[in-house]
Amino acid sequence: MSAAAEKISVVRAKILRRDPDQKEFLQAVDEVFESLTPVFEKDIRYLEAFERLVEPERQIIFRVPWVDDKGVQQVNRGFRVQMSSALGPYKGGLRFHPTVNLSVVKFLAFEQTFKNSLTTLMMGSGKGGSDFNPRDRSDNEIMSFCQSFMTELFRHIGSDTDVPAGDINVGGREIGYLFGQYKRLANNFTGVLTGKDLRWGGSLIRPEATGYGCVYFAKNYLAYKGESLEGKRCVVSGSGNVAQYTAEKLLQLGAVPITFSDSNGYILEPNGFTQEQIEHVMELKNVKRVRISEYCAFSETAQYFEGKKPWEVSADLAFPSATQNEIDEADAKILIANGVRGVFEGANMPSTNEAIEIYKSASVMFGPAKAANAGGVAVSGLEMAQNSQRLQWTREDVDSQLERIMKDIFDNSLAAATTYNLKGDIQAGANIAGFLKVAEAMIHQGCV
Ligand SMILES: NC(=O)C1=CN([C@@H]2O[C@H](COP(=O)(O)OP(=O)(O)OC[C@H]3O[C@@H](n4cnc5c(N)ncnc54)[C@H](O)[C@@H]3O)[C@@H](O)[C@H]2O)C=CC1
Ligand SMILES: O=C(O)CCC(=O)C(=O)O
Repeated sequence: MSAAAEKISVVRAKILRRDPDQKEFLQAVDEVFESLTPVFEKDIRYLEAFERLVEPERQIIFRVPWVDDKGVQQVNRGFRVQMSSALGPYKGGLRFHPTVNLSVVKFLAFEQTFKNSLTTLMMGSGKGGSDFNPRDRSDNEIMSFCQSFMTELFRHIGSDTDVPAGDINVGGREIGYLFGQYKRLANNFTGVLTGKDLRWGGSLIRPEATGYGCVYFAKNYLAYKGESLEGKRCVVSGSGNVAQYTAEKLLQLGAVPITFSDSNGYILEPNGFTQEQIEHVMELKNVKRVRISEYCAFSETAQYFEGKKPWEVSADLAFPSATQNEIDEADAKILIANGVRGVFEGANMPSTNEAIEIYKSASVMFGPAKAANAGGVAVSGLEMAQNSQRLQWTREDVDSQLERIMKDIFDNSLAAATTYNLKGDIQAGANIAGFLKVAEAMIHQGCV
């Protein structure tokens, strides 16, 4: 074994040993490590940068006490992992879900590092959240929880320090409550969060950006293969922010979105959702906040499959847009057997590493999350720019910048794959392109 190969294997073992219980984090690191090996072999300083990068700059864990509507005390755990500030202020969303723990927040913050770098904007990376479950909580309880969460978080964030945003179960309502409490504590009206309401500092297109961006990414990938979205039947999982706007943009570009899901099951519109039907899904999920099965009362053609995932439906393309590890090896085999030739990840790490291997062996077009879902944080970066200017750009301006950024991400990932002789492997290319920018900055900035 060469000296470089030996050092690479020592560093890999050290990382895997350090947090053996953090399975999601180790899964994410393992996936990236594999594709960065040729980069480490070229210059060992990149391996040293990576060894530092996997150790978050700061991890904050805090108590979130609050009182529910019955007057009963509740206590949750809050997290903010500030992963890397090599390229700018820490940036990344907040997730409120009972499955949130340090491993989940760390994997999301780690992924965010490469994604934010790929956007070409100057943003570091972070992620946060809580194990709070908002299901069946009143509006007043959500506000109390958000205020308590921000009462601790506010001392760690700032418009030039750390700028959180939304993620699962953190949308416009929660960002409003979090912002209100920040402003009250800091006595400062500043762009400390993104995903704000349009009337007080938000950006046009931010709600749409992750879903629209994922479809723009797919469009670029298909064009590279001499194909288009026209007429392609698409299975979409989830029914939240990312899923909704993925379906809307697919429809606008001539594709046929046919499913939505939640953790209880999926709905199928065999002829594809119309704009009116997508708007009904939005009403059910964003306003009424009910299960996706309720949709069937609205449509005579829809079918609901309890306890099932949409991967069993025959389709051309898949857009997993719910949560991590929602496609395992068996699901990946089913997808391919059902005709799927492209998988574009709207969610973060929705495919297990074994599923990715199956896509690769079947030569499926694969848009990895770090690249394909970067549109959300990219428009967050544009929201920060607008806040600094005290201006609001037009819908057309933001949308065309989003479209250009998604094309650049595809092109840069492909270029990195070509440089490293990886035969159009966009997954490895995205990891390499995202990493190199961060690693160069870390090398320039010294051992910090
Ligand atoms: N909101 C954003 O801008 C971005 C979100 N993402 C990722 O996209 C994914 C979805 O996030 P959002 O749409 O923002 O959240 P959301 O809270 O708006 O929607 C989440 C959806 O996923 C469904 N879901 C959750 N767990 C599930 C499970 N086990 N099986 C099936 N469905 C499940 C929920 O029912 C809900 O419909 C997450 O992985 C998130 O990290 C990635 C980039 C940016
Ligand atoms: O808009 C942001 O800052 C973060 C979005 C996010 O959490 C993600 O890209 O996973």
